[in-house]
Amino acid sequence: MTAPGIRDGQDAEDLDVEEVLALVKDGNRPARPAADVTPDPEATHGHGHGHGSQASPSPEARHRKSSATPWADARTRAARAARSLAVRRTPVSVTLEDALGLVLAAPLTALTDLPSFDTSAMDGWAVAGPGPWAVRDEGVLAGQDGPARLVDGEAVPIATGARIPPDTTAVLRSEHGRTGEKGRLHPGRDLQHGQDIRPRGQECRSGDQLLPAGAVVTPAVLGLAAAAGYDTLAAVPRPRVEVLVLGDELLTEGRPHDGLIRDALGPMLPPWLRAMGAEVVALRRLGDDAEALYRALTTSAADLIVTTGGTAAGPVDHVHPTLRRLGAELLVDGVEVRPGHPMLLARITEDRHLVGLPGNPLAAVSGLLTLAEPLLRTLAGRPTPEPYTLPLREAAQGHPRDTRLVPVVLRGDHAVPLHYNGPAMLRGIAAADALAVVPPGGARAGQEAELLDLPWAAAGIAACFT
Ligand SMILES: Nc1nc2c(c(=O)[nH]1)N[C@H]1C(S)=C(S)[C@@H](COP(=O)(O)OP(=O)(O)OC[C@H]3O[C@@H](n4cnc5c(N)ncnc54)[C@H](O)[C@@H]3O)O[C@H]1N2
Ligand code: MOO
Repeated sequence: MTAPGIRDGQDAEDLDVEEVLALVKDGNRPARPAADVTPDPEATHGHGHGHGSQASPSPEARHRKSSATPWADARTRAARAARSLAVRRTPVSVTLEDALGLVLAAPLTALTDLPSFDTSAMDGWAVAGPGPWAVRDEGVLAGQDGPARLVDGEAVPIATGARIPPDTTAVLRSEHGRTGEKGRLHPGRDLQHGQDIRPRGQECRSGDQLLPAGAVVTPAVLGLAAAAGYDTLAAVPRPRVEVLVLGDELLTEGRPHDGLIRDALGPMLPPWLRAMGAEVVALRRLGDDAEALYRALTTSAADLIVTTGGTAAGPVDHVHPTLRRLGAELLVDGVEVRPGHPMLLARITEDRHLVGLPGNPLAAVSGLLTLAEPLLRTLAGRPTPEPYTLPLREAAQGHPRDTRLVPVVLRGDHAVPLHYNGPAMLRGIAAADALAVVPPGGARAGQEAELLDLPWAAAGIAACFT
């Protein structure tokens, strides 16, 4: 726990967490006298690079705090921003292979009856009338066309999936028949009329709607579509996303050295965005170059540009000034969430948005799930997931005023908060199954918390990235 007043020289983000711990342990008392606790949470949080508790935020920072959006509203706003665009997107025709994970743009209507002919459900004999039966020599296999008509008292060996000969009354399973004198076939038990015959159209008739528009194409849907006669599907196209990684301090290989650090977001965001249904058209590292950022934003053809870093008010934080220069409309400018509160959402042109993720890696994850996910989900036509909660196995510290997103693992019917959940840390999220939504003030052990699933946790890594 860090006592107020001894914070000079400490990392601003860590102080944030420490302070929150102190507040929670002290029963959510304000950190300092009310006169000092302005409506601007940051004013008490030592944000910025190394300044103390008395430092006043820049005019820009102050402006952003007052406009910060509550966490749940920010998600709604991000989804709404894409809604009018989503209905105007032209469906694409894709092969079944390429359709996995997309959303059907039109109902899946059967192109055939299923089964498309009367089919044997078992290996055995197709029989006509009551037994015993005279057995034909040549059997019927799956894939063969037009078996000859049976007459009463006749049987023919038949395989599962083979066409039923006309006038067959039932199929006798191989384990239920025995061959008697003169090679005649006797039933081992009573046979119902129609037994073990799958009649044509049992599952659907040609023209029946099998799935509505808006259904997500899962592996099972691919199987159904193939069975129903489809080679291609009409689907909502993947939203196109361009990722712009900002920061001169970033290395793309080797170990950190001389004040330089590894870019953790370049490797992380594209596959995460793909798991959210996006097509990542480019990943570009632009350094801290305002002109390069301006050029990138004016020339991009993506539906969504995701930037990382540069969202705050430091000397090389170019995102806000560049958006102003472009005349972009800020739809969300700061969110009441930790980590990640400087995240933003802007409309650059009528059909192009930008999500600005803060540079701290867990703050970037928070922005990804808070703003990019609802926007991409809406553009991709995916359904809104049903919110769900689990009780927390241990208490989770909260921020006094903001929502917190805390990495958790799911154990039995509980969510267990993980350590190493500071804004600059990925150690917790890398081990997590989900993020718990911790309300302002924190959550007790046993309290239900809403969970945001990580796309790979339930489905397995291969299922969501291929
Ligand atoms: N005056 C203020 N200063 C800061 C505020 C504020 O509100 N007012 N907010 C703080 C918070 S909270 C965060 S989060 C950061 C957000 O900063 P930026 O989005 O401008 O990001 P940077 O300053 O560029 O980077 C922050 C931090 O993250 C590291 N980083 C950046 N990119 C990457 C990457 N691709 N991989 C790994 N690490 C990355 C960067 O080196 C910095 O350490 O601002 C606070 N300041
Ligand atoms: O500290 Mo910041 O909360 O990483 O967004």
